[in-house]
Amino acid sequence: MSRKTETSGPRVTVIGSGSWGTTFGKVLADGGAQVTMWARRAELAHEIREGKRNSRYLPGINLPRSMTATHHLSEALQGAEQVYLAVSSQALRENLTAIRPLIAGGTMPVVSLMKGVEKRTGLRMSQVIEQGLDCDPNRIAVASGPNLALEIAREQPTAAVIASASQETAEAVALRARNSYFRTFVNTDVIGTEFGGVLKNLIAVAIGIVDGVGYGENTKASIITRGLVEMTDFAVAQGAHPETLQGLAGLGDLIATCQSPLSRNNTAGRLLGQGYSFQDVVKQMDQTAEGLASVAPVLTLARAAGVQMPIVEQVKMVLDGTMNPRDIAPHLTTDDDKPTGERTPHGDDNSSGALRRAFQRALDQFRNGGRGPARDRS
Ligand SMILES: NC(=O)C1=CN([C@@H]2O[C@H](COP(=O)(O)OP(=O)(O)OC[C@H]3O[C@@H](n4cnc5c(N)ncnc54)[C@H](O)[C@@H]3O)[C@@H](O)[C@H]2O)C=CC1
Ligand SMILES: O=C(CO)COP(=O)(O)O
Repeated sequence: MSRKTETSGPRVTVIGSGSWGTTFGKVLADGGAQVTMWARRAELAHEIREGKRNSRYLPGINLPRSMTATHHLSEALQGAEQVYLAVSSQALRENLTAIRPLIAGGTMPVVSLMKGVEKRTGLRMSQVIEQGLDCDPNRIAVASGPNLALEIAREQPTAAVIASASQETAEAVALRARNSYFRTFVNTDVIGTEFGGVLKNLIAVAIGIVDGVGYGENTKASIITRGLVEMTDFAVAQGAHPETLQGLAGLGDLIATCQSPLSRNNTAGRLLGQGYSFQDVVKQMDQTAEGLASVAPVLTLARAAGVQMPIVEQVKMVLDGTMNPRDIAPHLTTDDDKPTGERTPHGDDNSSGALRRAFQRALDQFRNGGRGPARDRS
C-alpha cells in the first residue's frame, strides 16, 4: 500500500524507540510528519536511521524513508512541534529530567504513549509529565486504545483516542497522529483514558494466568466482564467518566490485550499460570509488561478510594506467590458475602451516578467553550 511520506511536513520527535515508540513514529511519518526518533542506544538509532529497520522490536517491518533517528537528545528535540514519549513508565521521570532544559520555554504539545503508573508515587504518566516538565496540563495529551504495536506497524486498520484537558491540544495531536490505517478520536477525559490503558493490563495478566493454567472461555469471559466493572469503578472513583471506559481506551483495549498473544501483559500472565515465579517471568520478558509494576500502586489507590478489585487482588497474590494460579476466579473464592447484583455504583439506575455524569458533561461543555461533548469524537 502506498503511503503519504512528505519530507517537508511538520517536525515531531518520539522519545523511546521500543516497539510502540517506533510504531507510533511510523504512524506519524505515514501521516506526513518529519519524524525524529530518539533511541537510548546508538546502534539502534543507527539501524533506524540508515537501515529503516528496528529488527529487535519490529522484526520484518520497513520503516518510512522520511523517518530518522539519533541517540542525542538535544538533536532529537531540535525544532520539534510535538513531542511523543514512549519509554517504560518507570523510566519516564529520569528521562524528563534530561528533556526539560532542552524544551524549556516551549509551548508544543507533549504526548504520553505510555500505559503505566509510577510505582513510587502512583501517579499517572500525564501527572509525572506535568511535574517533571513543570508544564501547563493543557499542553499535555495522552494516546490510548486497542493498539498492539506490531499489528499497527503492519498497517492493519486501527483506532485510538487522544485525550487532553484542552480540546484544542487533543485535536492538534489527533490531526497529526492519523493516517489511512490509524484513526484518532478525541476526548477531554485524561483520567479515564489513562486509567483505561493501565487497568486493562492488569486484567490481561489475569487472562494470561487463566490461559496458562488451561481454563477455557467461560472463565475468560467472566473475568473480562467483571474486570471491566473493576476498571470502571476504579477509574470513576478517581474522577473518570464511565463512558470512557466503555470506549476504545477501556473496553476496546481490554478486548485487544486479553485476546492477543502479542500482548506482553497477557504473555507474562500465561507464564505465571504455567507456574513460573514472578522473578522468572521478569527474566524471560525482553519487552515492557507494564501491568507487573502497576498492580501494587493501583491497589493502594483502590484501597484509599474504597474500591474493591478482587481480580487485581488475585493477580497481586499470584505475583507474590501467595495464591495458586489455579485458584484464580472472577471473584475472591474466600468471599462468602451475600449475593450481589452485577451493577456497579455508577450504573444507570443509580441517581448519584447519573448526577455525576450530568455534572461532568456540563463541566466538559464549559471547558470546550460550549461546543458540546467531545467524547471519542473524531
Ligand atoms: N507495544 C505496544 O503494543 C504498546 C505499548 N504501549 C506502551 O508504551 C510504553 C512503551 O512500551 P514499548 O515501546 O512497547 O516497550 P518496549 O519494551 O518495546 O520499549 C521500551 C523502550 O524504552 C526504553 N527504555 C527503557 N528504560 C529506559 C530508560 N531508563 N531510559 C530511556 N529509555 C528506556 C527501551 O530502551 C525501549 O526502547 C509502555 O508504557 C507500554 O505500555 C502502548 C500501546 C501499545
Ligand atoms: O497496550 C497495548 C495494546 O493496546 C499493548 O499491550 P501489551 O503491553 O500487553 O503488549
